[in-house]
Amino acid sequence: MASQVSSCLDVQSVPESYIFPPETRPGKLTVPLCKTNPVIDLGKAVGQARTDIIQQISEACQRFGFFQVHNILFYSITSTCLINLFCSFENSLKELMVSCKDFCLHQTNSLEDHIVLWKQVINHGVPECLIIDTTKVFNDLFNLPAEDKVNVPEKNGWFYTDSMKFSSNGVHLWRENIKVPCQPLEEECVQLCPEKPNRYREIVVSYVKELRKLSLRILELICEGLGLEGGYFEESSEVQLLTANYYPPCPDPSTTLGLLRHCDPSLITILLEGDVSGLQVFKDGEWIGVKALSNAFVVIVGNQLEIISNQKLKSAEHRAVTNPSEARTSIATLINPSLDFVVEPAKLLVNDLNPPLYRPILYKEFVHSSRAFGPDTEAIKYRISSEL
Ligand SMILES: O=C(O)CCC(=O)C(=O)O
Ligand SMILES: [Fe+2]
Repeated sequence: MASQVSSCLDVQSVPESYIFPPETRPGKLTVPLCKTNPVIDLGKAVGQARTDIIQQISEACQRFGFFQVHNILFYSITSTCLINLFCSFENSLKELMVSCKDFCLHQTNSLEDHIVLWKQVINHGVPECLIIDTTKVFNDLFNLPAEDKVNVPEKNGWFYTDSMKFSSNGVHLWRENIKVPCQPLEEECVQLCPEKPNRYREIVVSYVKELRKLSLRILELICEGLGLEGGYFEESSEVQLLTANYYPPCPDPSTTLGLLRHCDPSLITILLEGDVSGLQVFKDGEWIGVKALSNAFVVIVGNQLEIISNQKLKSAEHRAVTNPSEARTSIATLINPSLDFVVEPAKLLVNDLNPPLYRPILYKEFVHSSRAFGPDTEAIKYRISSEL
């Protein structure tokens, strides 16, 4: 069952109002893909080896800004300020066996047992089935009839925007979007969940909790990597916002965009790219594609981390392109400061040689002036404000 909004994009040719001018449209359909470098083992980020891992992460973040983790392994990737976290254990069993051969050689249990063990002990912790369920729930939501998705900011804890409402200088984006402020999770947000699909509440709440744990873990590693005291990001990571995008297939991806070039307004963003590629990052003057891997996360350094790190880490410019054959769903978790948090370069990272590159700014001012949360920025601000 296709939604009404999707069916308005179910067309043989791209309507004029969706065609971007030549200077901003993607143009060529194939762009170079990021290439992986070996290997940082996240599983070793404990005990004495932790320092080593943190150093590898920092280095990759500064030089390339981009890592992947494949369940137990971090791979650094050439790109700017993204960290890719891959978690599909079963999907890459062969690769895993090679990577883990030392471990397996010295164990007596079957590989099956090791998988469970590694998953529980050193995996990033988001169960694969939860990733699959969450993607399905958002697909089902986007495929509901339009009347079930009506945006009523005063009433809903979620904010839906169809492709008709999105426009940039008069050109529409090829996507639908839902934004879900996730805190306080147990109160407002849960009460105001969409009623359909049936399992939305249960699944999204679990996903939000898992992503919180994962984000804090990654932030802690980044924090140590920057040389800041443990827990430094606690206050600047209070507000979690989930934003899910649905990009229907498009008859001419060369002229349309799912999402304009932008940097995220967050501290970090953890993006579930899904199985269909479409994310591109601007690096060294060209767009490069980030290949989608099943159950993989891409971690994007947001504007706030760039500020706090005094540009030691740089927020990556990225965009989403469409494709002619498959619908694509991506789910981003933005970890943000609370609205009253003053964002500024960490004192420890500023000295005579490294003067502050940014002036302090209240996060709510940043949000207001950049319209960080899109057309519903004001309503979302209200929903996440501490006055609730
Ligand atoms: O869909 C994508 O791959 C990108 C999504 C994104 O950049 C965002 O939601 O901020
Ligand atoms: Fe983004």
